[in-house]
Amino acid sequence: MLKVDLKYDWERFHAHYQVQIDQGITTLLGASGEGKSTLLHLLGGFLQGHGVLDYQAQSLLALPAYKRPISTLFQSDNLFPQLTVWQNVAIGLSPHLRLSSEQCERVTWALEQIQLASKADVYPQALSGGQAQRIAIARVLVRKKPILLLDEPFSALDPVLREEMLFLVKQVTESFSLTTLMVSHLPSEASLVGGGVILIEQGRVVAHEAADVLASKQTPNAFTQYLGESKSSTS
Ligand SMILES: Nc1ncnc2c1ncn2[C@@H]1O[C@H](COP(=O)(O)OP(=O)(O)OP(=O)(O)O)[C@@H](O)[C@H]1O
Repeated sequence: MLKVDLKYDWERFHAHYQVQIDQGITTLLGASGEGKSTLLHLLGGFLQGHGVLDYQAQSLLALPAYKRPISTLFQSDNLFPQLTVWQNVAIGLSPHLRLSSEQCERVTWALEQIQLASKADVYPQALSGGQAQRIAIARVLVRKKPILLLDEPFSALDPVLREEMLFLVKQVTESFSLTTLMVSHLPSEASLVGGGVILIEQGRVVAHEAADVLASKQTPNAFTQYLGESKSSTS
């Protein structure tokens, strides 16, 4: 379990995130500027918050980003064009590409997990957009960190590919028992992957429910107003 009780101040933005997140996938929803990305940056160690950040009862707060049990996939996680697919994954383990034989096996294993082992020697220019995103996921997998943070990583993909990637994230989360937190501005993505859903407003967690609450038409819930607004802003 990931236990968060973190305060963070930035000019007029005063965040205080309080939430406990179980293993599995959880989508962070909220309007623009409400503080979804800030929460991921605090968890990942890219911003420094104050308070409590425990994973399996161990504090992560004093750890620098690279020592946290966390991998992050941002939208701009591009592949290096001068490196092969295999090297692009290997760089997740060693920036100088000096790998032990056990690490080499792990790179091949990660490529197999995303079903692109056959592309190991290919350069990124020869990949489709979806394949390139799969490689970015292999780079995350190879590091074997139990927490995965995704900040709208698929928003540039077309809807079909995006759905494919969401299923891959869901599958990877289940197969490797990850705690995955995914920022999205589309409630439909939360419904698609299932798991939990969190609503962020003004730097606070104002609701934390099972994702199927989004589809519930009868009972008004904490998400009702947000869903109404997000529907009118996309129509
Ligand atoms: N280090 C920082 N630098 C600049 N602005 C910051 C920083 N930390 C927080 N903010 C401010 O915090 C608020 C929340 O931003 P954040 O990016 O977390 O929102 P968001 O919900 O992810 O928005 P979006 O959906 O548009 O990405 C914004 O007002 C932002 O300007």
